[in-house]
Amino acid sequence: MIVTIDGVAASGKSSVASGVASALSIPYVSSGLLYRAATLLALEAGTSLSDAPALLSLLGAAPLRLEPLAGGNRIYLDTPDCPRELTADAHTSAVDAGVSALAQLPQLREWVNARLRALTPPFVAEGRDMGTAVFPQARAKFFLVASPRVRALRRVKERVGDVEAVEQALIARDEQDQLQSHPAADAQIIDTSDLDLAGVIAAVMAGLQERA
Ligand SMILES: Nc1ncnc2c1ncn2[C@@H]1O[C@H](COP(=O)(O)OP(=O)(O)OP(=O)(O)O)[C@@H](O)[C@H]1O
Ligand SMILES: Nc1ccn([C@@H]2O[C@H](COP(=O)(O)O)[C@@H](O)[C@H]2O)c(=O)n1
Repeated sequence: MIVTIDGVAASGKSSVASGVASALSIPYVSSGLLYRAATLLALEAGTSLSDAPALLSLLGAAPLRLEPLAGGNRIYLDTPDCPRELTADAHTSAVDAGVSALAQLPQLREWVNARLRALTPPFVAEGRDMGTAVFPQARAKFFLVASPRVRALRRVKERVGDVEAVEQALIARDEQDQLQSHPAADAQIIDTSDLDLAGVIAAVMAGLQERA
């Protein structure tokens, strides 16, 4: 079984996917973390975020390992002499600012999608295009939306920042991501603006029951 939870930036995908995965006692997979890790490594190496061959060469030499833990995905660079966890460094404003450029490259999308499709179900997969491009066969599909202001207010609770600036950055990232951020025709769209986290998880669980 595969459940997909897609949505716009900071709509609650990871938190909801984690809660749903825990309720189902299955892992969840954060596709965004793979894009973020690739972006982080590129930024650190000084590799252009629009140079697909250079990026694939960099990633080909990087022993990345994604741990799809229900409590929160973590990603590691298993360099023999210097293993390193990348999760926290992948969630910075610098990576936020660059990731969409890398994610626009078809070769990088295929690099991510191949890793996702190699996973063995059951799992919850969260991102932008899990229910459309990556797992169209998924048993249940959800797409989260929320107003930019609500998303910005949530984001500044976890990462210090100016709400106005964060809101504008989220709107900009939505714009850059729009090509891959459309709900599948059979996805249930959930506006999380006026729901707390438990309420969104309950709505997804109810949606799963309806599809049982
Ligand atoms: N319905 C909700 N009510 C209140 N807070 C929420 C809700 N959903 C998520 N949050 C909180 O908002 C913040 C962003 O959520 P989360 O990281 O899950 O979003 P995301 O869509 O995965 O973000 P990104 O696209 O940047 O990866 C987190 O602190 C999370 O706990
Ligand atoms: N399926 C996906 C997932 C992510 N992206 C790109 O990665 C960025 C970070 O994703 P988060 O879910 O961690 O915010 C996102 O802004 C997209 O640029 C994607 O293209 N497809």
